[in-house]
Amino acid sequence: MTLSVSTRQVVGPEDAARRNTQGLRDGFVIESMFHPGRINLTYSHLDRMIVGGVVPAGGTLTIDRVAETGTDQFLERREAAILNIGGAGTISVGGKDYALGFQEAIYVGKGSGALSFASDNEAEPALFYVLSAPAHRICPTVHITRDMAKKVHLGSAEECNHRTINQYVHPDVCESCQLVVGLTTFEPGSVWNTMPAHVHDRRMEVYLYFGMQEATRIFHFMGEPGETRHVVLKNHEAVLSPGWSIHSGAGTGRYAFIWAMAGDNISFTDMDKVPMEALR
Ligand SMILES: O=C(O)C(=O)C[C@H](O)C(=O)CO
Ligand SMILES: [Zn+2]
Repeated sequence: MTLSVSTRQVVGPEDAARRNTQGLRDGFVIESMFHPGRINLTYSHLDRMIVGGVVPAGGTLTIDRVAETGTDQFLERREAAILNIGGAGTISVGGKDYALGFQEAIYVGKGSGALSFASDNEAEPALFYVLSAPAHRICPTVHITRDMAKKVHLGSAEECNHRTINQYVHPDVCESCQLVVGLTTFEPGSVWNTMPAHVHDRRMEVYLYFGMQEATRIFHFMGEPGETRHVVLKNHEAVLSPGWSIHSGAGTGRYAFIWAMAGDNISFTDMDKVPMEALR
């Protein structure tokens, strides 16, 4: 079998506050999703977001049926966004090919059929990061280049958080039902993401950290604002964020991250800012 799926049940704030490091990692961190020749998916019960890695090597990989969704086809009642953070590759959606370079993405509408993944050069394989949420209508499939992403510049060098939020799946770029997805990059020397922090009880979020050196670590902060905890993450690790949790991190070196949300609305700006005084 080239496809494996693990399931993450929902963890509430009181439970999270009592967990030790391993308990927090078991509930929220997705450690190892990119393996050559494999499709590794995690089915999170947070808004039923599916998160995973596909690394085509030794031939094409296909996602057609995923038993956990209880449907004949994976995308029968779901939409997906897929970003490539590796070498060049191709995704075939319902028989149509889309060539995806580094940091290019595709939004795939509900009911689009099987997804097939290939690397142009298996010595430098594509690393496809897959996100999928339930969808109630069909939106057109769109190839999204980095230029097409809507740019939001935030922070400053003085606050060590000077960064650009590239909004790939966003109402100003392409239609979607639940998914809102983007990629945040940093100016040299800036290490803090999403600080000042926020929460959005209407939507869950998941971060995938990438573009890091082997020894670089992210200190990722989570938890209710008054009960923060941290997990230490390395390259290609993801962390789930329930609506009640902040999601903010500082890196010991260069990094970028992909954030993705699903839930009750697709308004990026619908967030509740957390005053610094509220953080404990
Ligand atoms: O650096 C940031 O700030 C982010 O990228 C924040 C995410 O986009 C986010 O949390 C959206 O709700
Ligand atoms: Zn957020």
